[in-house]
Amino acid sequence: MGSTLIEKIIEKNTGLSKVTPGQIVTVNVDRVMIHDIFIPFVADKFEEMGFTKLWDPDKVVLIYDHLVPTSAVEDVRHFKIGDAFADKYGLTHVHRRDGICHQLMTEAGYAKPGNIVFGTDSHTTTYGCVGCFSSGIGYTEMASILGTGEMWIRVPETIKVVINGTLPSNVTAKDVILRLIGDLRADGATYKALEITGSAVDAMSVASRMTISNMAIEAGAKCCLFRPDEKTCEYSEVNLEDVDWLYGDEDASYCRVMTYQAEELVPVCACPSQVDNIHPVSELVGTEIDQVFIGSCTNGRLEDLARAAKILEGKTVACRTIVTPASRKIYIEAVKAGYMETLAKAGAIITQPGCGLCCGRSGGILCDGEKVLATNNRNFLGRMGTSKVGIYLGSPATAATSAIYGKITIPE
Ligand SMILES: CC(C)[C@H](C(=O)O)[C@@H](O)C(=O)O
Ligand code: SF4
Repeated sequence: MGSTLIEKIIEKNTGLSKVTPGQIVTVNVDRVMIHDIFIPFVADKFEEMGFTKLWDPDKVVLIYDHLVPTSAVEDVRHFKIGDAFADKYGLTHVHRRDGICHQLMTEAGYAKPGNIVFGTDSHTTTYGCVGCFSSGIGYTEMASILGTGEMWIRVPETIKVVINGTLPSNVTAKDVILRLIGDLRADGATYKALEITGSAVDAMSVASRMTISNMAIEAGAKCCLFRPDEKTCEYSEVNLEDVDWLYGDEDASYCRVMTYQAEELVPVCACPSQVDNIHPVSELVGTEIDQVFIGSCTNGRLEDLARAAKILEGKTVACRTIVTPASRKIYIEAVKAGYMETLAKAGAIITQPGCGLCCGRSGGILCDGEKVLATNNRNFLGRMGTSKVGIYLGSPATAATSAIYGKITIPE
């Protein structure tokens, strides 16, 4: 019997000829990502475990993003500890103000097709967009990888998701993943690998696939993989011949297959306050909103800013609108393309790349009774201000169109 994508990656990594779901294996880790929130905990654990050197400093990436720029005095301590750890153990891959960790990991080429990567963040599933097995772990596990370069995992079962056809022009990857989470429910893919395929996926940019793999964790998935194609190779700067071992195996065995016809999908939102509370935008039309947020590791990429700028060109926003590019590189590209000027003229506030609003850490928080339409990945109670803020999650197209009216509106 053939192997699913995740099985292939684990087989190649371990040298085992066939692995099966449920089996416990030890893998060699290709790369790890630690961000500012967890570095103090990782650093403490690492020394508590008695390690005195990193297994491979070149494979460790430290990224400051959640606390950039700082908004509490205590945040600064995280940078000091991170800098001291980097100095002591010879870390060279340290990003102090370049953008959101998950954007940087593939953008800067740290996570490549076929790799196994772990990070101290739940949305580490993101790198599956390039066919990398990536998953979030806690700081104790991270400390142990830093010392050994190894990690145990239980081989996950795979759910195959097939999306064929052509998406309607106002339906984006964000609507696809929201719909999928609504169908799976928040725990429907717990510890399972998602494998996403089909002609609608082939037509998507790597950035769009990233939106999907990013949010897979909201259905509990261990990882979310896309088979690399020419677009992946161009993005990740690898040759197709070097990643074609990830192809084939029509006879692989899946625990579930879900099939969608792209033409039938519609713009949707996740309504307060659960990510699987999915409703078509058409049912929500007219809902008054106080704020729109376009950004995060889910939807702060160039294509998202381009979409928002196209919709807001020559318009004026009717509610507070905040736009955050996912990385410095995207920020610069968006400035060059004129998107930032268009968005600023429409009345949007542009912030520095980083997590910022997405986790309510720096700026853009709301008060009791207010509603926000946001492009990030979580609408949990209290995430963007008080626990009486209603967070609706939608695509950049839905967000930008709704900003014009100050009401939830079907995207253009
Ligand atoms: C702070 C971090 C642990 C958290 C995560 O793991 O997802 C954050 O990035 C988030 O999105 O809520
Ligand atoms: S942008 Fe949001 S979801 Fe992404 S890593 Fe930062 S806080 Fe987490």
